Amino acid sequence: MTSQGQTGRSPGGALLALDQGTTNTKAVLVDATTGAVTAQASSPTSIAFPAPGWVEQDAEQLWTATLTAVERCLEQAPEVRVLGIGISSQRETAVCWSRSTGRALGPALGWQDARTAAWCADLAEREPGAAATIRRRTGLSLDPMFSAPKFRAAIDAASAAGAPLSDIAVGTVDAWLLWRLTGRHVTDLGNASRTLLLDLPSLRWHDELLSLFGIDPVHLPEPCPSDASFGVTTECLGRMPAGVPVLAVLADSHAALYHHGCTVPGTGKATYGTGTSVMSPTADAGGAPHGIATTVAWHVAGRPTYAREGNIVASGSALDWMASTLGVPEGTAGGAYLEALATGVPDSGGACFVPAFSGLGAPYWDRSAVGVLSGVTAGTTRGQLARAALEAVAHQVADVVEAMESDGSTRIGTLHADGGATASGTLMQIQSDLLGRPLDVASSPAASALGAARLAAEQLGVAVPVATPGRHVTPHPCAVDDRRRAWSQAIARSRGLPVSQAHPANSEQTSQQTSQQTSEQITERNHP
Ligand SMILES: O=P(O)(O)OC[C@H](O)CO
Repeated sequence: MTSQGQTGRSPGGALLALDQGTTNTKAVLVDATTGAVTAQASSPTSIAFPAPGWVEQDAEQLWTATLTAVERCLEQAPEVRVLGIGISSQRETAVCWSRSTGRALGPALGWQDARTAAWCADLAEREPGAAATIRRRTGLSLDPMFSAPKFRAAIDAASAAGAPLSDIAVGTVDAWLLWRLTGRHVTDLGNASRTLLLDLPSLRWHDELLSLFGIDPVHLPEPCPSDASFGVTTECLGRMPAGVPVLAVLADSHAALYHHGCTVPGTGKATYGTGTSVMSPTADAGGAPHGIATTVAWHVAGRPTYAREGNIVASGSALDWMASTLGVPEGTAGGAYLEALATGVPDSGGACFVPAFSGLGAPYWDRSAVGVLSGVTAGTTRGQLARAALEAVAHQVADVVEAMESDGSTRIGTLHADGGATASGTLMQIQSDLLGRPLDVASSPAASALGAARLAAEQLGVAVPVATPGRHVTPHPCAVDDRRRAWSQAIARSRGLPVSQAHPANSEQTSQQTSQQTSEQITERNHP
């Protein structure tokens, strides 16, 4: 949404967009007549790593941070009338709560949480066809990142702690917020498609999937279109009276796609956050190339839009790691420090950094991969290492885009970019060079919230123009083959493979080879 204004009916008042993310909740107020952002605020959320591979958030805090962000936002516009709410939220994270008390039962299991890796491995072992069935029905891989194994673990834990089964509700973060806002146990189809339980063609929880994960559907929310009537707020929330309708719900990455106006095949975006999500709408619900997921982007005006997606596990976190390892001076932001170092050198001097902190996500899906810093010599400088970190992010995105387009059925013309790391002009230029295509970089850091606001506005008859990009980046003519080759070799080292098997196209073969190894490598085996 931009300051350009809207077309169509002008209802007056404002839309409140919420973006509940991993590190904070944002609240953005958008004028329903002009389409302009009139106020915004955020409130941080904490994250805990209580054991290796475990990532937890306090579900109650996800809610209170949302209330705080709303209050901070509305106090900037005390007279405003909120006409409706749009929600975008972090995906896959599993929340478990009591229907009778409305309180969380245990911590939220974060999307990065991999505690169920062994459980997933065991499922693949016990049911040899399970991974293929899951991939065929859901478009996803059997991986602990997704919600179903976390739901299973949360229900077991709540039940073991004494909660009656009939009282236990689970859902992704959108469902949790909707429960607290409206008292309804519902979820949007985009979020539902990240659980491993939604059958993509029928858009319903599927018995075969429920039975694989041992989940009784009685615990689950009802999947709804993204523009459904999600209910109205049941209580006064600070300055906001009760009775405000929730008009739109989208998963965060999907909301950013909507904000960019990427609604048809051939368009696409990358959201550079802790990890990076590359998404592009696709004409059908199946057939994505190896290592790439198919997901419901949204269900609007009575029909679903599907998208291909590749999730990169470490991008912003890789930049943070490199910045703190190089020693960020006090008072300087890590990103700005890396940028200043990297702009001082023309290239990485042969250094390659593969940030496989907890394995590699798309398109490799190899949880056994390890972090690698290669090509380092006695002459390697801080600037070159900073550059290698930025290149690592751009190479991973290029790997995903290449995999997404590998069957020849789609080609993204201009890649839209949003998220914190887009502040790096060096990264954006490297990205454009490696892909050999232009980038449109979002002007707002709140692309997901604005996507939810846009869909909510449309429910009021307000057609909001697509966001105007802040920057257009065009590729420099340069030789990228050597850089891509060096990166592929570093990936092979990270995966413990001969460098000849470095390219993602070889993943199928390598997954079979590595599948005979340790149980930690089971997630690789699970990606058909
Ligand atoms: O909270 P974010 O912005 O890091 O997004 C998390 C993603 O939705 C996980 O799939």
